[in-house]
Amino acid sequence: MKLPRRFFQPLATGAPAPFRDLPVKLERMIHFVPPHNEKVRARVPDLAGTVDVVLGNLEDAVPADQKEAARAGFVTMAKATDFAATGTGLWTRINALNSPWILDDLFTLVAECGDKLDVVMVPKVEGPWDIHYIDQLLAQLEARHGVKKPILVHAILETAEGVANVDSIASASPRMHGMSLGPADLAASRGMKTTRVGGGHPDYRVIADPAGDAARASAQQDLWHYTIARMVDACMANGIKAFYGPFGDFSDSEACEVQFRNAFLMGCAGAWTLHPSQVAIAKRVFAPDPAEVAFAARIVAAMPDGTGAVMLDGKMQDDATWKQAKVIVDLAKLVAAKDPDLAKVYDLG
Ligand SMILES: CC(=O)SCCNC(=O)CCNC(=O)[C@H](O)C(C)(C)COP(=O)(O)OP(=O)(O)OC[C@H]1O[C@@H](n2cnc3c(N)ncnc32)[C@H](O)[C@@H]1OP(=O)(O)O
Ligand SMILES: CC(=O)C(=O)O
Ligand SMILES: [Mg+2]
Repeated sequence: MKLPRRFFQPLATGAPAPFRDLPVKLERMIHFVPPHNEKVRARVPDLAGTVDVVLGNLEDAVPADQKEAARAGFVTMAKATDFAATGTGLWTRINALNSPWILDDLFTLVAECGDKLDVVMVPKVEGPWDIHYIDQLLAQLEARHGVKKPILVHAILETAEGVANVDSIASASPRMHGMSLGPADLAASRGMKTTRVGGGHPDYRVIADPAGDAARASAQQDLWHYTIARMVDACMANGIKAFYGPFGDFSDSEACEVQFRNAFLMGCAGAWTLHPSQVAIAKRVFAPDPAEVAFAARIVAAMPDGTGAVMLDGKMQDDATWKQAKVIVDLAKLVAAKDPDLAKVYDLG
């Protein structure tokens, strides 16, 4: 283990110092763009103002014979738009560490657009050693290309081994931005019997005891609850952010919304959007409910220094509920700063 005092030292001479605290950003959705697809890429300048993060995907879903086109498309896309001006993050998902493409992904992207790249998403992270490797390599590349601010790292939690090591992945480096659940690869890695990309499964249920001839009550359970809970705890314990990943059935917006909302309530900051139809869902879900914001604002106002006990509408409030309220009010302020319509609804002054 690295000595605490060395944790925040740059890993290469000339590389920027790691952030002490993560930049505070609204990241309700990480919108996936296939950079080898010229038609979709052409939509990115307009898209940039409407999503919180644009991610150019180089990994799965890009055919092997188009990996180079995707990489080149990402560079074109990064140079063509001033993402920072619209408050939009620019991320990429690189190929896996054991693939033949990862070195060229990082060498090309940091050289060509390292100063515009906010976050590198790393797939199939198995343990802290994967993060240490990327951390060192990014530092060397940042130093070589004079990159001014550190490029952050986001891990996908999508292997059984990764879940077993989730805490040490979250604490592996000050470069860690957060983590996303990868339900498709994770299902395969665990030997789960589903072909779905995220969401529930109708056969994963509990049933009530038999009671004579009456039909036994039965309810579907959440396949992802355990993993999301572990991911959120690992992330929040280390001051980084947790995200739900993809919801693959674009035709079922209702189920997508329920999956996103469960993740939001459990502590996730956002989710992936793979199709334009999912952007509005993420915007709806990853902003707090106005009635909840109004109640939270009353709690904060009723306990100006955050201590003591008061009653509001018959409900006891104390230091702990003040902290819950603060989570909601702080998020509402972040949303309001970007969304004038919601700013009016929240009315937080
Ligand atoms: C398990 C995992 O790893 S998940 C992450 C990997 N997967 C991805 O990144 C997939 C990202 N999404 C996509 O590539 C596309 O949405 C596809 C290929 C799945 C489907 O694309 P299409 O068949 O074109 O879908 P559809 O016809 O419904 O698209 C409607 C419009 O939205 C556009 N569109 C589709 N996806 C996107 C997107 N991600 N971003 C912006 N625009 C998009 C289409 O180009 C089309 O535009 P048009 O109306 O001008 O023709
Ligand atoms: C998100 C992802 O990569 C997966 O589900 O496998
Ligand atoms: Mg995957």
